[in-house]
Amino acid sequence: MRRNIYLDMKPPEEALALFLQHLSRKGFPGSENISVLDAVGRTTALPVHAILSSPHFHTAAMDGFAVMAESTFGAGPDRPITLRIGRDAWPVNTGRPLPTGTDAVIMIENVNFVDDETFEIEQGLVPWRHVRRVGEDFVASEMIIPSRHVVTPYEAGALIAAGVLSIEVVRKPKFLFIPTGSELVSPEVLRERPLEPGETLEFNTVILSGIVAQAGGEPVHHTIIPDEFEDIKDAIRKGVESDAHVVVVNAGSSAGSEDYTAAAIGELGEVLVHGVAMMPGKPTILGIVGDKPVIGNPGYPVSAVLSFEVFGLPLLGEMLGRPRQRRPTINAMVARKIPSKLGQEEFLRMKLGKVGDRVIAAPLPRGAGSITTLTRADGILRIPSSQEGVDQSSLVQVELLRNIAEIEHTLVIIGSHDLTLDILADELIERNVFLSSSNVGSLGGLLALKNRTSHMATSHLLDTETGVYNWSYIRRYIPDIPVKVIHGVRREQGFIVPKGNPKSVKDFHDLLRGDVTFINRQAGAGTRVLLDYHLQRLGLDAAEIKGYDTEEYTHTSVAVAVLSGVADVGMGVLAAARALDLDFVPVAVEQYDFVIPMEHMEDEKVLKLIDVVRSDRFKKRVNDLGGYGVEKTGEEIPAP
Ligand SMILES: Nc1nc2c(c(=O)[nH]1)N[C@H]1C(S)=C(S)[C@@H](COP(=O)(O)OP(=O)(O)OC[C@H]3O[C@@H](n4cnc5c(N)ncnc54)[C@H](O)[C@@H]3O)O[C@H]1N2
Ligand code: MOO
Repeated sequence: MRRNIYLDMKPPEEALALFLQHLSRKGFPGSENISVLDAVGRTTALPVHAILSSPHFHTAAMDGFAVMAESTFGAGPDRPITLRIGRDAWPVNTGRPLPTGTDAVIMIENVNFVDDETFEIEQGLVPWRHVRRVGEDFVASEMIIPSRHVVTPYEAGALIAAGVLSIEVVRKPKFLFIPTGSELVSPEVLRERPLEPGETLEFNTVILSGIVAQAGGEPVHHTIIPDEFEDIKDAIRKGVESDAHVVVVNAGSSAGSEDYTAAAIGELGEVLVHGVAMMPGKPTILGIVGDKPVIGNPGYPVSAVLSFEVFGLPLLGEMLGRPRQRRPTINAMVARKIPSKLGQEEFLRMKLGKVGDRVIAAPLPRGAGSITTLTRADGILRIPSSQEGVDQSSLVQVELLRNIAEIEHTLVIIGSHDLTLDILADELIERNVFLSSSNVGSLGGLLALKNRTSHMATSHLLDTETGVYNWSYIRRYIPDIPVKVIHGVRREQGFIVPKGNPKSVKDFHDLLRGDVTFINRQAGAGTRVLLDYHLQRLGLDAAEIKGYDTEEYTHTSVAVAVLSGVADVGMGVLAAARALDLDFVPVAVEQYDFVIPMEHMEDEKVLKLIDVVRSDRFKKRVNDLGGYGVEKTGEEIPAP
């Protein structure tokens, strides 16, 4: 009955403008008086003026002797002037008041003692030399910080220096977060028992609360509300009646049979917007109940975050009276073509890295349910709704989520995926290098070298005629790029099967059985080459394998497909099987290497990587994963 179908998708900017227009100042937070000691990060409600001048007395700026400048006039190297302590000069230390009647300080280094009571100087002083005069920094009544300004640690210090002990700030806007969803359970449950199938840990609230706290608001958590219309409506009503300034209902925003948020807001007040032309974040709801704004966030974590950043943060800024915050941007070149839907602004999470003198941006997966697309992202690329994507190598502006220095210290690996890359990343951090790895398969890695979008490729491409890894592909696909090949690891490839191997898959022949569904790797993946090699060697026809055309991009996603029952078997490394507690039938040992263009061989980040790969600690950690051989790890493999 209450199922909502939203058709009217407004552009995000228009939706936000409409929302802000409808806000009532009556629902805004007032101000409060707080100690300057607690003021960092708070927003001033009024301008703050100095009560004292600084300094508030004439102060010696150097250690030495206070004098009347006049008494030093005319001194020179061949015309020294003699001064007597206690009559013409008085000892002072930096920060101490100048004795009455003096107006300059001679630095102790510049006096030549004649005896205990007299000294000579060879240089005259102008009045106020080495003196910090009253009010030099600021004078009483001067404005130290304006209103609507976020107090920095520097300013808190300046305020104290100005004799200001407390200031009037805007009260923190209180955001009440109401998580809804019958499938959700509080993380605390994990302390008591394991999760049941169908239960989802509630974690959007912790993210949104953190964002609000960082931006100067006060988050409040509501307990989880099941998908019951009356319960949700009741929680919103109570929230609006509470001292919260904003109510945020998380999830239930879309078109599902239990998505009640919009209807509940509509019955209590007015829904201004339901559906915005952005992705993720499309089903966002913006409404007003009484004097209070109510936001209905989409449930998917990434959608919830991006929607909140586009609508919740500007609202918070408006309540604090702050100008709109924008993230710094960086110009980058996109590593590959990115399609995007016309009519929707798309927010892509990007990996960034500096290769040579260009910043390269590669998109992370788009799934709005995968929170790691945000944790791994270095930046966000917004593709405007008027654009059908961006072409490979085009220049774009990326909003930064990390600082530029970190991005400049990022080593970019594009190629084949292996779990040892995680160990590599962990070891590199200690050497102040961040690792960005994109999994596009071995061949994709070589092509990235050709496009100069990475520092190195990871590859395990077997030449089925010679048994030699990588070199024949390097010669064929990147003949013009001189490279070195550094051996990574030997690893066991095998069949990843469910626990107990219910279909008893033992060898390649079993893949052709009618009761077996396979999950493949993408064309160009080394694992796929290995599979094809063995099929060909045994005279088996790939067309007879059910699922041969279903592709995944990493060992882990192959393992996930097996775990979830999508497939009975896939090919991958032992570590991927182990990670998900699946069984493994070894079928081959292969070689996984780093292909590094000569032009990057002197790059400090590359040298550090080689250093890690050759270290005993790295080899031990890899060995502990199981299924790997590290006898020749780190050795250079010359071209045959
Ligand atoms: N038929 C259609 N279905 C969907 C559409 C659509 O247009 N037509 N839109 C999709 C889009 S886009 C999004 S985004 C989601 C939004 O759905 P809801 O806001 O209704 O959210 P739920 O379905 O309740 O949850 C989605 C997903 O997120 C998980 N979730 C929810 N809250 C939390 C939380 N607090 N912490 C962690 N995870 C949470 C929830 O368990 C679901 O897995 O709708 C699509 N569907
Ligand atoms: O808006 Mo949904 O967020 O596109 O995934």
